[in-house]
Amino acid sequence: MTDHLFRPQFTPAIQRVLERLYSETIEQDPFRRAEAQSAGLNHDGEHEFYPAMAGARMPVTPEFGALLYVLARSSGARHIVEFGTSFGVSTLFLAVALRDNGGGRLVTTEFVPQKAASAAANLHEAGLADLVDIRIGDAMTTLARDVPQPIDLILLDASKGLYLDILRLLEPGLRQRGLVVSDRADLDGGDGGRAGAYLAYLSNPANGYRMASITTEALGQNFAHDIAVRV
Ligand SMILES: C[S@@+](CC[C@H](N)C(=O)[O-])C[C@H]1O[C@@H](n2cnc3c(N)ncnc32)[C@H](O)[C@@H]1O
Repeated sequence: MTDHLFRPQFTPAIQRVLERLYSETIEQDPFRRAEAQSAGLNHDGEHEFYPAMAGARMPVTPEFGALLYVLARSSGARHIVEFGTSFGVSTLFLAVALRDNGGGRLVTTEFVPQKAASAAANLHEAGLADLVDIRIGDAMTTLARDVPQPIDLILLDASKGLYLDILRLLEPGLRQRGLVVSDRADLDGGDGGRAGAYLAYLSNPANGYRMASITTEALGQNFAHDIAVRV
């Protein structure tokens, strides 16, 4: 079912978990989105959107996931921090990169406990659980302590309105030539334009980053991604 979306490049166990999660996304997310929309919640920029989508997979696109793997491999990442675990698809792509880099630590965070538990089970099934520390709670609290340093790669894939705050929280530990990667920062609908402020911050050379913006496509939708390197 997901052959057209995802080119196999990992071990059979990892491949199996990714394929299952993408298949479940195709089957289940449209219903979750319809439920959220009927409650007046339309996209990730809106307050209360994520609680309404508590059962939804919401993974990174397969192409962006593969890119995350390549970015983490090519930067030799050993320490990764992720905002937004959900069921753990991006976490899987990043954890396998750590494994292939010779080991490391990935701290990720999720405020829906059932999602965090599912992500933990998925990582266990893929044989990657030993590399990942899943913290349950709001990212501004869970990522405020004991993150592995120096940070090689930060992935922001959750509430758009917090992207700049989370970046500023983690920035002191981010190494030179470390990467800041984010998903869908273009969606800043109900959050007062804070994701816009995040993009403006990264694109101002005075703040010490150089950025590339790309789009991937899945299931007929476009997804924006921004990738910045600290210089
Ligand atoms: C788009 S999904 C993440 C998808 C995941 N990266 C993947 O590829 O499977 C965003 C997740 O972040 C969680 N989240 C949103 N805001 C959060 C916050 N402030 N603290 C912790 N988790 C949050 C949501 O519950 C949701 O599961």
